[in-house]
Amino acid sequence: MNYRIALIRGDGIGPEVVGEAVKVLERVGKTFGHTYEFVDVLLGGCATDAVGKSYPDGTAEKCRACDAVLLGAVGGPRWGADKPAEQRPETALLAIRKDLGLYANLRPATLRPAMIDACPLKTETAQRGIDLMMVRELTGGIYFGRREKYETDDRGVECADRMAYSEHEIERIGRRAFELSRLRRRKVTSVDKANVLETSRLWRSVMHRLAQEYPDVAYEDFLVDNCAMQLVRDPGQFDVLVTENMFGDILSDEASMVTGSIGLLPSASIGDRAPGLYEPIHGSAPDIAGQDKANPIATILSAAMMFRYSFQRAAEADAIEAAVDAVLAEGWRTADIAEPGVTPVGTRKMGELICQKL
Ligand SMILES: NC(=O)c1ccc[n+]([C@@H]2O[C@H](COP(=O)([O-])OP(=O)(O)OC[C@H]3O[C@@H](n4cnc5c(N)ncnc54)[C@H](O)[C@@H]3O)[C@@H](O)[C@H]2O)c1
Ligand SMILES: CC(C)[C@H](C(=O)O)[C@@H](O)C(=O)O
Ligand SMILES: [Mg+2]
Repeated sequence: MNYRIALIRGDGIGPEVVGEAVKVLERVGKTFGHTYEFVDVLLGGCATDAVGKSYPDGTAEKCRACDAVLLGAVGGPRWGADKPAEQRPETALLAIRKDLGLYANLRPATLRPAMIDACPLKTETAQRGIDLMMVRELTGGIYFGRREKYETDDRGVECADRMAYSEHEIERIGRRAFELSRLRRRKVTSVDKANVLETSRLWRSVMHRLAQEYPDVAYEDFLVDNCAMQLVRDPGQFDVLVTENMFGDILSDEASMVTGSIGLLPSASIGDRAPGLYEPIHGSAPDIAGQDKANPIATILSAAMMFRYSFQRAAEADAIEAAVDAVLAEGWRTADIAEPGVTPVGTRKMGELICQKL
């Protein structure tokens, strides 16, 4: 096949990790007989620098003309909160997700066999294994609600961020979670704050209705604070976790660390039509950018998810995942996952090692 892939390299370590994922894609192409047309798309702080806007006109159209999008990361201190919204990289990330209709963000947190020692949890908890899929709602909630900033008579400046969810938005992400669980261990945990938030009470009632339609799937509700605790106490209990946008953002970073490092976790953002967008869950890591220190595995595994979810090519996805596991099993580590006494390899070397296994 020939695949047209939009590359949003972005800021900070984004270009470094995307570079390694592209090498892996090329290698998989040779092995499995695929070719690619890569289309570079400017988005994020680099776009602000180049054209004055983090989300240049025509960005969504360029992506829609491709089969899938691979994104590194955007953001950095140079384009911080003091900048106008249209220059902030994060504004662009939210806009591309919304414009492409990518309401379902799949964030698998898997403790890879070679990484059991890197798990910061108790040995017996790590040995039980961690293999969960966070299904995060991505185009609604507080991320997209009205923002207000105003002066009050008695309390000075006040700000408000509105959080809203419709039944429709909840139902479509809920269905994704239940359907996905049928390909896994048939258990869905819905995470909310129904003891406080109206949006969560609606969330819970829609999930309960859906649960009736999937009697073969075990269903439970967790409050988000309890879930955060359970992810550290016993993450092995979870199969599919489904939650709203901001809870999913926070819980997925937590889940990444219990599996070893944020540098390991990929994600797929999908909607009802192509293209899907694939990106590591980490950010642009300004503290290590440009130093060949970033772990490229999260982005490489995101390319594997691209094969699985956008191209329906499980063999290629399995091959990439197996190559990552083989390199880790040989003891190769980037700095974020190196135990004391282990000399880490750089971003490029890790990419090369993974290519050699393909
Ligand atoms: N999807 C995205 O583009 C995305 C996601 C998260 C944060 N961000 C942005 O990134 C910028 C930095 O955010 P932050 O520092 O809070 O989060 P971050 O994820 O960039 O970094 C957090 C910590 O994890 C480390 N880290 C992250 N990725 C790594 C990797 N691949 N290998 C090794 N170490 C890694 C960093 O060095 C840092 O110490 C902000 O502007 C933020 O808005 C973007
Ligand atoms: C950069 C930011 C807008 C983004 C989010 O909160 O969705 C990031 O943290 C993520 O997890 O993809
Ligand atoms: Mg995040």
